Amino acid sequence: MSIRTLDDLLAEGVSGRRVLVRADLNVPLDKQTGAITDDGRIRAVLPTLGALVEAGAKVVVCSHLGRPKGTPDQQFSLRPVAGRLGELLGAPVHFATDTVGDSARSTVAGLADGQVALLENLRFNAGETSKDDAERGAFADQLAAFGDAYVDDAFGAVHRKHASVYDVPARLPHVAGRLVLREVEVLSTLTSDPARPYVVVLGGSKVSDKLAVIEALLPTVDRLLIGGGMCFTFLKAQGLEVGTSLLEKDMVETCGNLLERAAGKIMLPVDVVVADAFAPDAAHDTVRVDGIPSHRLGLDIGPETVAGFAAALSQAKTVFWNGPMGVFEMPAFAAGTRGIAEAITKADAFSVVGGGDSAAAVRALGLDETSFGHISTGGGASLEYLEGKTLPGIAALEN
Ligand SMILES: Nc1ncnc2c1ncn2[C@@H]1O[C@H](COP(=O)(O)OP(=O)(O)O)[C@@H](O)[C@H]1O
Ligand SMILES: O=C(OP(=O)(O)O)[C@H](O)COP(=O)(O)O
Repeated sequence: MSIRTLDDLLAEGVSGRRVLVRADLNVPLDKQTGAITDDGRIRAVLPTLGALVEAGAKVVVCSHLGRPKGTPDQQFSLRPVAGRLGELLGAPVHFATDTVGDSARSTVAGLADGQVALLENLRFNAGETSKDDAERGAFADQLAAFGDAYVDDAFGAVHRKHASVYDVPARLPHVAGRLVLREVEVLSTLTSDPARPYVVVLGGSKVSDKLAVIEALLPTVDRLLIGGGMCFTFLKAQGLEVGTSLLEKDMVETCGNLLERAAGKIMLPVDVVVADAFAPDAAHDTVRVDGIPSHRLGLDIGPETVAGFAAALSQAKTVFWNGPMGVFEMPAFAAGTRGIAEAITKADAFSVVGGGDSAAAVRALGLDETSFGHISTGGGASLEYLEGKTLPGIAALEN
């Protein structure tokens, strides 16, 4: 693999050059206030941005936030991120109120050496995520016009074949940023020869994305512990009633097949916390998984499940964890995630936590980040990397 790096670009000299940086600034926002609840992903790109600023580049940062549908939707605006990024860099960040329109053009044109601009959410434009090569390419042309060189530091998005990740590097001299390099370096140790037992813990809410990777991971792992919103499709496949819990109906059969083939490796919850509604103050109880009432939904794994998962984790020598075990943002449903996180830190294992929300959970629960081997900024991206898939963003850097 031959990927040019930020250091190669810096060695060429970037003073006065416009450098387009694809970052993953998809940070969690408070649903009520819109405030950033965890700035880990912003901090993670500071080494790359700081080096470019120091070298006198005109730095043009672009990112997605959330999943808007190809048109502007202010709840997904990157404006608050520009403010926080400016605070962390110690210099104002010039915010463009569109991505490739008049505001972006004038903001980029007005940058002085060593200044930073942030473009509005890439996904306000249908071209960013389009499956049509020409539509994506046309958007990539507009983005590429803002840079003389391109840096990919969006590890959390390298698994997406999106214009800013896949098509822009084909149009500009391109390098990998510091974050992308570090993530690949650590994750490659898990694919080469992980110390065993190798235990993978999966949860979270992006069920359909993650179910697809389980199949590929199964042959390489010794144990797969499944909680979070993910577990209900498996419980359903076992013929259990899951009430109004998160359920991927189309995948029930697939989950059933996975359970048949890998019953010995997969551990599912034995008890869950069910609530009347998806709300912090909803009435809730712990029930056995064969006793989920039809009108209630599971929002966390129960204490007996935590104990069982913790026992499996105590044996592990390598752990990869992606996806919270419950809706940890609400204190009533945070115990499962906390219990599993603590069990991972207690294990005598090399542990990697992957995913924006999983990393945010570690910080929100006040756990010591340094007691994990590595906290990755990408959930889906790290899973697909571990799966051995060619990641579009990495492939684009190799070309
Ligand atoms: N049982 C559940 N039902 C609904 N949502 C859940 C459940 N368990 C966890 N979640 C939610 O999953 C989200 C994180 O999912 P995901 O994006 O897949 O993780 P990551 O970003 O770490 O890859 C969190 O916001 C959490 O509230
Ligand atoms: O949050 C992200 O991924 P993750 O939840 O798998 O860590 C990335 O920003 C990618 O976002 P996407 O899954 O909407 O493409």
